[in-house]
Amino acid sequence: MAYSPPDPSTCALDAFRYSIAERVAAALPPLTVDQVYAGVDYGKKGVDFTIALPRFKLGKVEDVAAKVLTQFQPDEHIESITHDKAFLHFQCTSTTVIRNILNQVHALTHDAPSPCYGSNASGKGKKVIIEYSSPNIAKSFHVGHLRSTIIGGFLANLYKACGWEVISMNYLGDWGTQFGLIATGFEKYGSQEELEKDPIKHLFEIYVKVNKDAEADPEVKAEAGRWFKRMEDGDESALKNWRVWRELSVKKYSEEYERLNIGFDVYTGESQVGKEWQDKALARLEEMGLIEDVDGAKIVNLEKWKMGKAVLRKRDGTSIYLTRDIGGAIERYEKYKFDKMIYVVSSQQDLHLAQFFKVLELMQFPWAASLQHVNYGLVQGMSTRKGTVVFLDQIIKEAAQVMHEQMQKNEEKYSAIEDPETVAREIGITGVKIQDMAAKRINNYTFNWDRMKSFEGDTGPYLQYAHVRMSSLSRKNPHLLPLPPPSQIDTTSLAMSSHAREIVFLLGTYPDVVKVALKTQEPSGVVTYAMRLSHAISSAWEVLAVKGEEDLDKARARLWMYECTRDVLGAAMRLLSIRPLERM
Ligand SMILES: NC(=[NH2+])NCCC[C@H](N)C(=O)O
Repeated sequence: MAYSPPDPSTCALDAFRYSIAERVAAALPPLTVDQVYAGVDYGKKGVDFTIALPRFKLGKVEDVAAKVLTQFQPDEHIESITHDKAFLHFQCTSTTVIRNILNQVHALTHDAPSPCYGSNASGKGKKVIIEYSSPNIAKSFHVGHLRSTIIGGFLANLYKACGWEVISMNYLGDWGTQFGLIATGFEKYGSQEELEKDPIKHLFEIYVKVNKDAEADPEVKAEAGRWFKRMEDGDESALKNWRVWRELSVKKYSEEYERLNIGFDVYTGESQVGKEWQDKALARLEEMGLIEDVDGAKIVNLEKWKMGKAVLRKRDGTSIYLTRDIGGAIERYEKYKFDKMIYVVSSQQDLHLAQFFKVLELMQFPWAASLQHVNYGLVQGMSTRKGTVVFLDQIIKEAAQVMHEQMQKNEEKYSAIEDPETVAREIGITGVKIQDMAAKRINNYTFNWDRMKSFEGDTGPYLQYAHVRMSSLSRKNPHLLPLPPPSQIDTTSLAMSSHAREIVFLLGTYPDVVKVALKTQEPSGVVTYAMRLSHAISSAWEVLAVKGEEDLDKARARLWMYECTRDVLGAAMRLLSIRPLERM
């Protein structure tokens, strides 16, 4: 784990780690508490914490271990130490673990201005721009865009949870020769009515048709080129329709993002990038002798850095994707003065991102070093029963339908659900997201509807089910309510149960799960954590029953633990942009 200074006010387990560090440092001069603290890791298989002694380079591990062991006295933080080869293993004192962690989860969830258990302030005062989703208007919204949306939505939540000021940005593909093509096609195939009904679909249809025309007839292509040139020159008559398309598309997209529980602070796009910085970039690179002129087209030579050659400006003077990214980054810096900017884009564009980061570096912008490409692999096999997926709303609808059919198989449960359509859609979306975030970003994966809809295994429905189950406890046990304040809940019975201890210790590790995710920028660790927690609950459910427990003190303590667990599971799900359900 990355070293971060102890902060027991946001992570109760830090106090235990610190206590280990203090006693080990006291036994092993000249080690300092900080040096030891950085070496206290989580243990494996039922061990709370472990230290690998060789890291301190103090000589024979047996002798070193013996020094620590002879001085050991159990206290409220540490119950026991064992020595195993190069390792020292530590067990925390159960009663204190249970008390401190549950108190903290409770306080930071219910007594804070807004629930913040798991959050930290490491990014305080810093600003990050996170660009994600960024579909192309009039082209298909493919699964790659969905991945960018899901991973980007997660990163935005994650940075906020770590105290950063986040500006989330959608950089639409709303500019380029294809808009000349669509404008040409719109005169022939366009319908105002269809456009208003479903702008994304209609523009795509036109695009497909006019593309065919252009393949057959070079004049169509030439006409499109001339049209786009007029757009670039700011000719209002050429821009009028385009403005409407853009606006309608953004509106439709925002509705769909809302359904996904993912949002943006800023909708920008390739069309919004000013010419000025694109020109300056070109001039600067020419000065540096990096530009070649090929028949009037400007090409930057990055072969020295094994990044090939790339066109920066076409023969007719119009800009392209790469130039706009260069100009766009400069403008964003001018406007926001970010400390960091992240682009969530498929690994298929690794070269493109590397090229434009390189150009900015060559232009000697000091902030070029703070740009980061968060990439991800391909998704295979995401088609609906009607065929290949072209639009985002098809994915959402299919996920909802698949889930709805699955739920209908259990008639009794189904009939008890108040609003099955909404529930099905939420679980369906959860299923899609979990499948997407379960493995390392860079891996390709094959999407599988059967797995997505299953309530068994590490799936979205399984997570939602775990959350619902815990949420239903208080509804089903009104005789235990209201729960007394934490200080009056007797947790002795929990401290004696290995199930309870495992669950509560897991709750205690959540703040570290968040920190590690920030370091790796990977959602998979959070998914794994949510699954582990859900599994721990499943195994405890019968042993630590609430309903039917006659000892009311015990029953209350258990209920409190499940509520805290529900809160933490809910926090992890929200971090993943999932809306946790209360009923299903
Ligand atoms: N700044 C960027 N280049 N972001 C990625 C944009 C993705 C692009 N619109 C595409 O669909 O391929």
